Amino acid sequence: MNEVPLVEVRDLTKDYAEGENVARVLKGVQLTVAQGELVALLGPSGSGKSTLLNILGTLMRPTSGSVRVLGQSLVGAEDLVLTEFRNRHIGFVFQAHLLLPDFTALENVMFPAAARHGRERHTDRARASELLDRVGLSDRRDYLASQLSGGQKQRVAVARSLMNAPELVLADEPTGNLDRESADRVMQLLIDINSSDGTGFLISTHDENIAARCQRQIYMADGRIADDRR
Ligand SMILES: Nc1ncnc2c1ncn2[C@@H]1O[C@H](COP(=O)(O)OP(=O)(O)OP(=O)(O)O)[C@@H](O)[C@H]1O
Repeated sequence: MNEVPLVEVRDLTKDYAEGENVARVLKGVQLTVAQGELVALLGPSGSGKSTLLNILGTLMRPTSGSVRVLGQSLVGAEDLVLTEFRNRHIGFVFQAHLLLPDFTALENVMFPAAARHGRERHTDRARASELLDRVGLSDRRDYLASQLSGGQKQRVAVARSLMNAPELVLADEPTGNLDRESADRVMQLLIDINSSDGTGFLISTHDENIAARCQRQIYMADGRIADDRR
């Protein structure tokens, strides 16, 4: 079977302006991820993990190289095309959950669907409810996000990332702010979703325990991929 890769990155570089100088933080990244893979992204602070995730998430443009997600080139595409592509195919979980504090858990989960379609559809509530059930938070559906614990907020963020049934979820240190027990629970959730739905995950982490539970571990160092283990 010749399935289009989930992620295909060639010769990727990224420069940031630093005053009058330019700092190259990605120095030629090569990476292929198949659909449905569960991948951990490791490496020291500043090695470029977040930059790579932001580029894959169409939140930032590369300086040079080619980047494709599900065959769609992220280089040179117009902003509107990228926004639509992102809303449809990519989910995000950040270290800081970024929930809207004055909206309920359910409303937060529904948000990506409204962003994608420009309005609420009659099926959205049922889908968001089902996702909250999956992350074990049915009983917190109508709580404001500000009334949830850190671990609960991150589980809501996981449910939200799945709202539009993306093929790829990018998770930037999703367990970074959680205690061991909550971190393990969130990670188990990602593993379960990966195996039941075939959603592909790229998870940046400093936590070797979390990384060991992924199928594949990619190590970044100084803007390059230094090791790739399965
Ligand atoms: N917007 C920016 N402008 C300038 N430099 C930046 C910007 N964002 C990141 N950098 C620099 O790029 C380098 C890589 O940062 P990045 O956040 O990708 O690393 P990381 O591996 O995710 O680190 P951490 O594990 O600490 O999150 C760092 O040296 C950082 O200071």
